[in-house]
Amino acid sequence: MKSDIVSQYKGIYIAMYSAYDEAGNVDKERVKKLARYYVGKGIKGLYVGGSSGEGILQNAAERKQVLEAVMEEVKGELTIIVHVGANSTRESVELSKHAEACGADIISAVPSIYYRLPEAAVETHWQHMIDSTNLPFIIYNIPQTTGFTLSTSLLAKLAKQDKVVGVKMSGESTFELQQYKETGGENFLVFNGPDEQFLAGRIMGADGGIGGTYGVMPELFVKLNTLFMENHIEEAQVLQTKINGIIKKLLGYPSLYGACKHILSLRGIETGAPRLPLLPVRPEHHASLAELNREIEETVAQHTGA
Ligand SMILES: CC(=O)N[C@@H]([C@@H](O)[C@H](O)[C@H](O)CO)[C@@H](O)CC(=O)C(=O)O
Repeated sequence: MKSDIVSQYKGIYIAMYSAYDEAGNVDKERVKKLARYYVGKGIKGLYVGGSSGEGILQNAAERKQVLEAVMEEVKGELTIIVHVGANSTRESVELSKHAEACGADIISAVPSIYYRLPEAAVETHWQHMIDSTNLPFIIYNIPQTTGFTLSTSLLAKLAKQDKVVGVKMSGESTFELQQYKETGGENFLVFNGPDEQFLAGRIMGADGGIGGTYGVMPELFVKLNTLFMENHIEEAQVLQTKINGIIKKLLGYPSLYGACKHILSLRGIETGAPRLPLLPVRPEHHASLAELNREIEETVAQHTGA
């Protein structure tokens, strides 16, 4: 399975937001509209139900609804990676099997959270998911939220299996990212997680990126990736700096997801508010978000001509 894994799956993946109706229930039609919005933007695929997708705030039935809507809308047009991690191994396995039944391309998971688990427990948790389907598996390392840092020794052990094809590295250390790439080897995918460090992550060996802020500016990350591949590093650095100015503003709202969802609504893509305890933006934020949306559109126009 691993022979051409990098060329098959490398690229830009939007960590997709979930879409709810006004009462806060998953709205499949809104999910479909959001997924459709991303087709044709040059991305490789979508990462569904991850941090940005609030999978961890949804029950299993809701997570299935979101994935089903995505698959009904864009199956075959975009590569779909599904975050199936839940606190219990049992539910994670249930979601893994559902992802396979839906025709998703890859499954991925964080460790179980809340309990401070030893490495052997996290390994067992992931292994049950890996064994439950024939799909490739991507380890999701996000130590700042889970409290668990993937060690290179555990990675080396897991990566011996054909089905374990990569790591989504959302930790901030590009040194660790490089170590994961070296440990996994040539035919092992490493995705950059921190959007602010996309270019740095690529330089240190990442094969692409998976990010939440891509959802409001996919064109800029696709362009940044192209600039890197074509070795236009100075121009790439200029663009990353502009992107970071935008991200810094997005991070200044009550929640990042609330801000991004509001920006999408300004483009006619309604996704509802983020789910509590993630806070929505308030009416007093609307004017500055409209201004930020204009800034994104101008940056896209400047750098892509679109
Ligand atoms: C810690 C965190 O949430 N990191 C995000 C970034 O996209 C992040 O939102 C961005 O870099 C802004 O800080 C992603 O790595 C997470 C992600 O891809 C996901 O939604 O699963």
